[in-house]
Amino acid sequence: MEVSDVPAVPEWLPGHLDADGVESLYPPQAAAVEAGVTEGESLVASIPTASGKTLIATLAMLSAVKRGGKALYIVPLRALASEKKAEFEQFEQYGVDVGVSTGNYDSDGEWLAKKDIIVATSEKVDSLVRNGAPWLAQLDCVVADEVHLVDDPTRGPTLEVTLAKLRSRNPGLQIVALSATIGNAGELADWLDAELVDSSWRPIDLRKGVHFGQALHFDDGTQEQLSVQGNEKPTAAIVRDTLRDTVEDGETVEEGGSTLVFVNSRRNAEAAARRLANVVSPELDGDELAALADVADEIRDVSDTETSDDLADAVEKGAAFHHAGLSPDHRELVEAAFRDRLVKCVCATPTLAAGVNTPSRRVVVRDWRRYSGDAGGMQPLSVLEVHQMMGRAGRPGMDPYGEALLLASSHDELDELFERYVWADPDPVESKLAAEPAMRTHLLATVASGFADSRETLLSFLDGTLYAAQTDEQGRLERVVDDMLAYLERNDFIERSRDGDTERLTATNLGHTVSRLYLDPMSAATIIDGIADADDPSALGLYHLVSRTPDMYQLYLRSGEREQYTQVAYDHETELLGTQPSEFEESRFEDWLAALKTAKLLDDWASETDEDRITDRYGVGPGDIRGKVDTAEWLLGAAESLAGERGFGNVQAIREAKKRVQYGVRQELIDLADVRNVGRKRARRLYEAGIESRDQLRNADKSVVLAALRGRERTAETVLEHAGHPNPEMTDVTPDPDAEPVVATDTSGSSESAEENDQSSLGDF
Ligand SMILES: Nc1ncnc2c1ncn2[C@@H]1O[C@H](COP(=O)(O)OP(=O)(O)OP(=O)(O)O)[C@@H](O)[C@H]1O
Repeated sequence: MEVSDVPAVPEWLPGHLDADGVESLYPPQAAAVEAGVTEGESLVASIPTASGKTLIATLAMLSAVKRGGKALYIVPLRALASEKKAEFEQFEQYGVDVGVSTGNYDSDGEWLAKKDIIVATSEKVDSLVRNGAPWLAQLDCVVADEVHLVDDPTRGPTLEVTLAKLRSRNPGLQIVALSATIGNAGELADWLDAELVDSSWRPIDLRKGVHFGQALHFDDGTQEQLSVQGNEKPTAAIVRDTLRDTVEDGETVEEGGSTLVFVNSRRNAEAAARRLANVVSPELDGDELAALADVADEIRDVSDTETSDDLADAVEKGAAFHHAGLSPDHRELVEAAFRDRLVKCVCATPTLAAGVNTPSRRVVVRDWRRYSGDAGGMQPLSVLEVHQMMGRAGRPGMDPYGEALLLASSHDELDELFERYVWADPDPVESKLAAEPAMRTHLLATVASGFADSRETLLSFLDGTLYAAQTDEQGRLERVVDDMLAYLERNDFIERSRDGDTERLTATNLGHTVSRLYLDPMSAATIIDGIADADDPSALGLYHLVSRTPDMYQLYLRSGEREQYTQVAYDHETELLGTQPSEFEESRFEDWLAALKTAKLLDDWASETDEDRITDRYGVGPGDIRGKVDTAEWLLGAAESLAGERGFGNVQAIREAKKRVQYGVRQELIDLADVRNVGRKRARRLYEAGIESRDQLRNADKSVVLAALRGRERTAETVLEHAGHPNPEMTDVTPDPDAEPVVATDTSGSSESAEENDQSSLGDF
């Protein structure tokens, strides 16, 4: 189908797409148009990675905008929100206004009411629903990207409930759900009353196979010898082979073929990148090495940590690692250098497979098992995950086809990998809504935001979820709902009253606050229990308390650390809040100590300890510190609201602990660091120059400020202006690119499930 034949889209769109190299639609895109996606029909598109799902969404959203409507694009990762916004901003020249919603969970994002297309994570949309954002009622089209993630135990229920709420509020709403190839796309389409496009078409062929011995065994029955023979490890041999020019059907494949290697832990990603850098570097020419040296310099500039240096060292030689412990700037630099074909090999944890656009000539899935504490030991990855990784192979327009390989070390394993992954049908996705943490959170939110006011209306709301569509066992849902309602009532989040024959459910003030703050009710109960009798809590005590909640992803204790943190617990016994589990309750005590380790990390950060010392001490990456800090800031802000709500006298102490973690400063610097554009390092310099508070800054001599800020004229003016200085001689207040970042409180970008293993493919959501 030609782009100009697509009905109901803006007149300017065919010309725009044509100029962008899109003349005709890919077959699944054409099928989506035929199914009515540009005419308001709901659609589930279950198609492989990189086969043009975004254009399907774009066609739907722009046709809604043409009809005078408003569209919402729900992304699974915060990093993707900015990527998608940047992508849709190309339409602003035609008057389409695009906004991205991140930031605080307790606002209704009023300014978004004016936007035509809004991009947000599912957590953010859920919080907007809870905060009663009025503009949600004006939505015409909602796109759910990576909808197969409803299957994810931690985040899936939020996406599922959010879609159900948006649909229940706005019955005519068009839902466009984009999914990887899954086993039960029809079931999703039934749930959403949507048309279905279920296709395995790809713009570039994908050969899947297994490496064994010196040969690649492919799914079409063929075998290929690697050009490099010898004693090299399989991954090294494949990377070297990919780098060499090859001739396919008489046509030379573009030089510098790239390889994406998926491994199961951060440490493995770093170690593999180090080793493979030595394979790649001899193949590079002078220009490439010079360009890579520039990228390495940029990486070193991002932060002063060992991770930053290690990454730069690998990048200098043409390889890189990529995992959720990297800071967003590191990740962007690696992804860009890989797309520009400067970096030839990236060793990644599965986070990179989740939607980031990094095609590569070959993909190697080196590890197909991953450590899982819960399930006990090494567990195989799901078919969906492995297929998502494999789908990254093949750069359209550059390679004749992509190749994706697993590695076998024996004949038996060769057969097993073919059975388990290469030939395997995609998995079906299953709702995880019946899990307790999800239920208690979403039930409270559903009652608090007025979607249901009785047990019956709650059950009937839940009837619109995928869980209800998938389960035959109505009794189980009712049981979980009853248990959770009892929990919510016991903790004073909801109350029951009689209205004639009907029992009414209402959220208490506390329940409303908890729902608006976007807290798991259990986190709120833990926090209230901890702060209720704490007249003057210490920062460490508060960091430990919030680290114990289910909303904080804790660090794990490593061997030997149990003794170490038991000692820390004794040393700080009087500061720790709430009830301490007995040392004989093995796993509860271990969790409690792990929370103490997390609290110590936060306390170090809030005592101005250098980032690289923290990464060293706790075995984490700079991205983890940022993640923990963001989450702690959010939870302490919530604790502050809860203390206010309950009339406790410790609001000020909580606020100070929050500010200290927010800026990473000692008590005495809070006031200064709080001035916009100051932050951690500058506050320290100002303090050392004798300016100790915002007041003093307001009246300070500009020359002293300038000297403390190392002569940075523009920064000084901005800082003075924000401190309320009567005469800052403002000339330009554009934010200083050198400024330390202000921590945002949208934690959807911050959660990290494991220290050593990126346990879910989400990593950074
Ligand atoms: N009809 C088309 N003609 C030419 N190029 C296209 C067409 N549709 C999409 N593309 C290009 O194909 C590439 C992959 O598309 P896109 O990123 O939309 O895939 P996707 O299915 O969303 O991938 P993912 O699985 O990563 O979400 C993009 O560079 C896009 O510009």
